[in-house]
Amino acid sequence: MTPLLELRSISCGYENTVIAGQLNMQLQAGEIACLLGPSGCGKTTVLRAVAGFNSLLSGTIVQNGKEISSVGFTLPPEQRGIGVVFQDYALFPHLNVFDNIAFGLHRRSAAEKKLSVAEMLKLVELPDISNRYPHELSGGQQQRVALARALAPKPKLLLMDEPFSNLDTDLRKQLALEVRSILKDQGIAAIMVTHDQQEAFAISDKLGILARGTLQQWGTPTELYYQPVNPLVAGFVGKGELFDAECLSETAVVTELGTIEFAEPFGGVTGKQLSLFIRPADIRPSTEKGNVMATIEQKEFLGSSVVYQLMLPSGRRIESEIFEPLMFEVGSQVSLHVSAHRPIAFSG
Ligand SMILES: Nc1ncnc2c1ncn2[C@@H]1O[C@H](COP(=O)(O)OP(=O)(O)OP(=O)(O)O)[C@@H](O)[C@H]1O
Repeated sequence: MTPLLELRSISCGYENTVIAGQLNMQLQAGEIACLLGPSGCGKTTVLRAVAGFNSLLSGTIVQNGKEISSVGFTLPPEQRGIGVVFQDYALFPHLNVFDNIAFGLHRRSAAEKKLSVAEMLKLVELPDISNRYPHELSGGQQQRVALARALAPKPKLLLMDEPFSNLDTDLRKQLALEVRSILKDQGIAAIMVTHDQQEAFAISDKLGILARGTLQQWGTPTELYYQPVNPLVAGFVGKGELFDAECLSETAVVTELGTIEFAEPFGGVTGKQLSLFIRPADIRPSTEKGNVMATIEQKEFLGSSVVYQLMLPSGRRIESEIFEPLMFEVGSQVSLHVSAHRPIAFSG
């Protein structure tokens, strides 16, 4: 199937300075993707290149099999049929909600505009506000109107740059899920830039980690979480720490946390050194006998889980998170058990 959007080894940046290089990815029709990465890594720059606001330094961008950007050629944004909800694309303050949403519908008749604006306001669940001005709306309502404005021309692809960044956590989450269901209902593909890993997991079919000047990995959220290609990706999609390990067999390693037996071979070769990425939820403190002891230094009750700060005999501090009301007191000695399904191992 021809992808809706393809980035083929693109590099983008400003005045010949590459900010993000050698990016490759494909987005199918109707798929929702998130770009996640540290501040300043170039997420907005990549999105602007896809929208057609910035030109490419190398590579090509292909939309439905047709080249829309290459070195020396940038199809203008208005000819791409791509919707954008960018931070610097705020609502026009002097236009009311109706005119803001109708803005991108210039070639339509007055009757068509009226119908379309009403449909969009119903979609974003704000049916009665078409005469209001942006300053008369809450932050969440403004975000919804911005979304309605971008969706009104019925794009096949929507680009969103931190669309919920000025909302509080609860509203962000709610709006992110609502946007996902609107996009899925309408069959619209999207790429959203976010800082928030949970938001990215909640909304996306595909996830890309942009860091250190390139796209480190592009895949489903579960692929990135369980099969990260490197420790950088592993650490970006959830907490965890690297431990030096030596393979004892095809299914066992020894680490500072003791011997860990895996249910299935994981590609290890006896005697080989590797790094194992272990997440806090896979480390379980216990009063049962175990091969490594640790001291509980701190505990944090989070409601659905408890996070313990543990000190190992070497003096290294690690975290354990358990999802049951199993309470240990600060200062107590516990044994550690590492759950052994899905090892995340890196060689070298
Ligand atoms: N118009 C510009 N001219 C020159 N450099 C720019 C321009 N816009 C952004 N940059 C630089 O490009 C780099 C990437 O910026 P960009 O906004 O793409 O990052 P980002 O990942 O979206 O960051 P954030 O998460 O903080 O929004 C930064 O170092 C920034 O200073």
